[in-house]
Amino acid sequence: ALYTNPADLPSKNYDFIVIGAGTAGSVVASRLSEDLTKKVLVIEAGVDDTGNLNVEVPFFAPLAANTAVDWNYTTVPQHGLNGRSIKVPRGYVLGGSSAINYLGWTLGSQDYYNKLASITGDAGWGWTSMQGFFKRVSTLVPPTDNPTITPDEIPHSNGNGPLLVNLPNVDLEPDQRVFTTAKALKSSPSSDLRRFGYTNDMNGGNALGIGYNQVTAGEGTRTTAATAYLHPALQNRKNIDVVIHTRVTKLVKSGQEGSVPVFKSVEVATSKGGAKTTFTASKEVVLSAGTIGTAQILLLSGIGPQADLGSKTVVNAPQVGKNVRDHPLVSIFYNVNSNRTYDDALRDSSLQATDLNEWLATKGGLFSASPVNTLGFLRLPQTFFSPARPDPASGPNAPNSELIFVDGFVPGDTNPLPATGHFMSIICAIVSPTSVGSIKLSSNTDTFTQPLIDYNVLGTDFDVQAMLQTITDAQTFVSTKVGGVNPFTKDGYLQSLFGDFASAKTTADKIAFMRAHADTVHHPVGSARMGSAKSGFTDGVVDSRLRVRGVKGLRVVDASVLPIIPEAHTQAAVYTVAERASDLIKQDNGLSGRPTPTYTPAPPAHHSGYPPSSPNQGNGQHGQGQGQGQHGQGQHGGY
Ligand SMILES: Cc1cc2nc3c(=O)[nH]c(=O)nc-3n(C[C@H](O)[C@H](O)[C@H](O)COP(=O)(O)OP(=O)(O)OC[C@H]3O[C@@H](n4cnc5c(N)ncnc54)[C@H](O)[C@@H]3O)c2cc1C
Repeated sequence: ALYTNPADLPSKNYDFIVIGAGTAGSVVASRLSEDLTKKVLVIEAGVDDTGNLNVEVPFFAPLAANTAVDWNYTTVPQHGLNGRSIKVPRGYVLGGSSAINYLGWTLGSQDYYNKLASITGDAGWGWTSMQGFFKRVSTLVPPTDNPTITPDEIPHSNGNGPLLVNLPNVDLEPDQRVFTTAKALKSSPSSDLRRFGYTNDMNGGNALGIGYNQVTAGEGTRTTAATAYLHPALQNRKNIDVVIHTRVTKLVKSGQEGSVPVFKSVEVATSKGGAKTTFTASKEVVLSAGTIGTAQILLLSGIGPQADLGSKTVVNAPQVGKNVRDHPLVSIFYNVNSNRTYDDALRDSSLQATDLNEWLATKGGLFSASPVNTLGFLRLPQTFFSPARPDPASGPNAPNSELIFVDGFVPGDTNPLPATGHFMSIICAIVSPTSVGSIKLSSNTDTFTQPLIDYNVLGTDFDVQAMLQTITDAQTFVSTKVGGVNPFTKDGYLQSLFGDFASAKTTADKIAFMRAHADTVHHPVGSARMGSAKSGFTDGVVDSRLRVRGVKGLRVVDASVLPIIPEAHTQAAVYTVAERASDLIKQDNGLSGRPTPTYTPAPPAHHSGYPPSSPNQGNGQHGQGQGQGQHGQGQHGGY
C-alpha cells in the first residue's frame, strides 16, 4: 500500500528495502514483488505523481523543473562556464526523473553495451543480452495524431513491456525538412555528409543517424516508471509498501560477517532534525536514489573516500562520488517565417487553455507531444581525431554528438523567451564528453542539505572543440541542398540566426558564446560506478552484479553504476539496467528468475500491436516551486 508517513508502516522488517521510487527503483521494486512470498518496502523522499499536469502532459515536460516535483539542485560554480552555476533538476516524485524528464527514448549503441561488458568482464551487460532486457521495458504504440509517419519509418526495437513508447504524437513543421535532408544525405558520396544520414531506428543497435525521436508519451500521456511499474504493483499486490515524503538519512550497519560489515538497515526522517526511524531488510537493501542521491547516501553512511570522510569512514570506497559525467549542450536559434511554432503557446495563456482543454478531452493536440520530434546522433568527422585527440566514444559505431531539432525557442536561464517572433532551435550536445565531475558532501552533512554537485561542464579542450564542430555541423545540415533545393529555406521558412550566436564570428567568439550559454542534458551517471574486471573491481564502487564492494547486503541500481556515459539520453539505459539488476537480485536470493508477464495497461481496441503488420517482440532546496498540479510559466531548459 502507499503510505505518506513512515510511522504508519505496518512493519519495520521487510525482505527487501528499495531506496528511491525513481526510474530504476520502481522497476526493481515491481520485479522483486513478483515473488509474492517476499515483502518489499520502497522509501521515496518526494511526492505522489498522480494528478500533476506538469508530469502528465507531455508538452509540459520542461515545466516540471523548479516545481514541487524537482529537488531543485544547482551545481557549484563551473570553471568551464565562467564560474556560472547551472540548475540540476532531478525528480522528487514517484517515478523520479522519469516523471520530469523530456521523454526522449534512446537506448544507445551496440558498442556502448559491448564496452560495458568488456569493462566489467560480464557478457550480461553486452548488447545481445541487454537487448532482451530492453524488450521487457517498452511497447511501441501508435501516435495519437500523426498521419505523416510512413510504415518504413516505424522502429522495431521495442518489445512488450509496460512502458508505452510512441513516435511523435503530432506532426511539427521541421520534421519533413529534417527528413528530406537526412534521407538524401544517407547516400551522399561524401563520407562527411553521410554522417547526417537518416535512420528509422536509433534503438536497434546502430545508434547513428537522424530520425524520429521516440518518446515515452504513449496514448498522449507521459508514461513513467511509476505509471508503468510501481502503481500497477501497488494496485495488484499486498507484499509491496511504498512510503513517500520520507528521506533516507543514512544506511546503518546491521551486523558483521567475518571482517565485512553488513548494511541492511536504513534510517529515515521526514524533516531536518526530525525523529529518525530505522527499517531493516532480511535479504538486501537496494540503493536507487540516482547519481546524486546514491552518492550522497553512501557518503553520509561512511562509505566513501577516506581522504574526504576522515574519521567518519566506515568503509574506504575511494570511487564514491567520482567519475560523474553529463552531456553538455548549447542551443542555437533561427528566426522562422511561420506562425505554427509552439512559441505562441508559451506566451499566450488563452492558447494554452485551448490546447490544454483539447488534451484533457482527447489526450491529443499539441500538448500530447514533446516539442522535439526529430533528432540525430552523429560521429565527429574522422579528421577531428588524432593520436593527441583520440575518439572517446565507446566504439567506432557509437556517436560523439547529437543534434536536436525543436519547433520553437528553447528558453533557458541565459536565454529568456523573446516577447515576439517564431523560431526553430537546434540543441547541440556532446554525447561522448571527456570532462569528469564529482559529487561531494557539503560541510553540513545531512540529506536535507544538497551535496556539492560539480559536472565540470566544458572542462576539457576535447569537449570545447567537439562542441564547436557540432555547432558547425548543425549549420551545415540546415544549409544543405537536396536536388538543388534547401528544404529549410525553399519556402522562406528558415531565416537568419537569432541571439548571441548570430554575432559570434571568430572561434574565440564562439567559445565565449558556449561558455556563456552551455547547460547540460541532465544525464548524470557514474558516481557509484561498476569497476573493471581487470582491476578486480577495485576501481569501482560496485562489482558487475552491482553489489557494493567491501560490505554485505547492499546493492546499487540506478544511473550511478554506469562506468561510462551512454551516448544517448539515459533513461532507456537506466530502465534496462534495472531490469537486468532485478534478475541478478532474484538469482542471488533464490527468487524466481523470469519475471511474470508484464502489466501492459489494457490498450484501446485499435491498439492491438504496432506496427499492425508485425506484432511486437518481444539541499533541502526542495519545494521552492509552484506546487503540484500547477503549470504554465516555467522555463524550458533543453531537451
Ligand atoms: C529535466 C530532465 C530531463 C531529462 N530528459 C531526458 C530525456 O528526454 N530522455 C532520457 O532518456 N533521459 C532524460 N533524462 C535523464 C533520465 O530521466 C535519468 O537518467 C533517469 O531517469 C535516472 O534514473 P535513476 O533511477 O538513476 O534516478 P531517478 O529517476 O532520479 O530516481 C531517484 C529517486 O530517488 C529518490 N531519492 C533521492 N534521494 C533520496 C533519499 N535520500 N531518500 C529517499 N529517496 C531519495 C528521488 O526522489 C528519486 O525519486 C532527463 C532528466 C531530467 C532531470
